[in-house]
Amino acid sequence: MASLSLLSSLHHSTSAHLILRSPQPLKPRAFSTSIRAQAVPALTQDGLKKLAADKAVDYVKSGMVLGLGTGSTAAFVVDKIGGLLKSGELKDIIGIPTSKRTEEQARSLGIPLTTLDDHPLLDLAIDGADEVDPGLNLVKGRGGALLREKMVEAASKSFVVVVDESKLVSGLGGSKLAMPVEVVQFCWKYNLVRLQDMFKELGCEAKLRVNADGKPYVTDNFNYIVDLYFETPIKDGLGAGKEIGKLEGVVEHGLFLDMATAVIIAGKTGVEVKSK
Ligand SMILES: O=C(CO)[C@H](O)[C@H](O)COP(=O)(O)O
Repeated sequence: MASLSLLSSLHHSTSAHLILRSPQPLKPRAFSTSIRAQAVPALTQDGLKKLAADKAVDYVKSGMVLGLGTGSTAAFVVDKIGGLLKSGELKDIIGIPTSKRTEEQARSLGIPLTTLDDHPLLDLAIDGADEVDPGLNLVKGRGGALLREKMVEAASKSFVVVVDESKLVSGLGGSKLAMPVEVVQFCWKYNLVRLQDMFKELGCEAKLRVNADGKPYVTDNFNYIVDLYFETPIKDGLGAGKEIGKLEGVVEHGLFLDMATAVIIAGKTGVEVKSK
């Protein structure tokens, strides 16, 4: 298991981010009691998510500008931050939510909020993920918030990902669950077909995301989502991301490559912090 002290010497390696996000040491404010890798007694999946979330909040310090993720794991993070603000253990936190859902949750907890317009550089973003590969590359966006998540997380000096062990894959797309692509509503079918064709060698099936009533799911940015399902995992994530990004009408994709500073994984044998 990687030691938490590893995080104190973390540096981003992505040159694209260096202009905005200068390397920052990431040191914990506190350690939760269960941070060491002792066995976790029969926790539910939600219990594991909360465990990872609590560990990530150890890295939040008073005065930080914080990216607030979206999804069931990130919701535990937001809850915890709200509680620490209320108790006075944390002060002067200001958050940038990655979705309307998270914005509502943060407001309900009294977490002060701002925007990327007013705070273009964040200290730390914490979010969940749908898949994590051995290189700490991610698939995100099954919760539909990929565009705002990518904008906020790319603008953060550190990005900590919180997952339970079910999210680990040997290659992106390997869970056989959705890899989302946000597309404009205009001629969405045209882009769905182009995306499916692009990955036909990987046995890709593309589907428009729909709500329970069968109507298209609409993102916070008023776009649609085409979900890609792969028979075979993506070998060249960078190449895939570049090719998807070239399609006119594609707004963003759920491949978050070389963005995570650290991934906190809660599993039956304990909590592990992985960093590059
Ligand atoms: O990317 C996301 C939302 O767009 C979520 O972080 C991702 O879907 C994981 O969600 P959960 O913690 O509920 O499993």
